[in-house]
Amino acid sequence: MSARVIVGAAIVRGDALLAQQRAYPPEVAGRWELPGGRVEPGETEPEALRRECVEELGVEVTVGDRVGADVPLRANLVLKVYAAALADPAARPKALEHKDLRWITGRALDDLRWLPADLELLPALHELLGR
Ligand SMILES: Nc1nc2c([nH]c(=O)n2[C@H]2C[C@H](O)[C@@H](COP(=O)(O)OP(=O)(O)OP(=O)(O)O)O2)c(=O)[nH]1
Repeated sequence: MSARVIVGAAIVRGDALLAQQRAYPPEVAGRWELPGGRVEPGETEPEALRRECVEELGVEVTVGDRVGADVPLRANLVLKVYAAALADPAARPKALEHKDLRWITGRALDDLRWLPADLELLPALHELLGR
């Protein structure tokens, strides 16, 4: 059986990346991640990302190219990240399901307490931000 997919959105505006802080479950509350979630049956990966960004942030996004390699999460589960942008650059994402949201620039990316899988993506995220 092929692995179930979690998609993550690397939403960039100017020189900043949008990160969000998990509120639950307790084991990972306080850790930072990219917006996203499970791809549901019948959905494409970009469709899942657009749906998750509406659910989690209340904004529409346009989905671009893949960022970094697939990151295995656990048996039969893999994280795939895509570059994304706010469809309306003036829109203000809201933390509808998370504790906090932050636009992060440059080296500050390295200072967040990311989920372990996301740490593997930091080089690719820096490259996406152009530094
Ligand atoms: N969204 C997201 N999930 C991530 C990232 N890194 C990472 O390890 N994960 C893991 C955490 C969770 O085990 C899983 C995604 O869970 P989720 O709770 O966001 O997904 P979902 O909204 O579809 O949740 P569910 O109700 O179906 O469980 O992927 C990331 O950057 N973004």
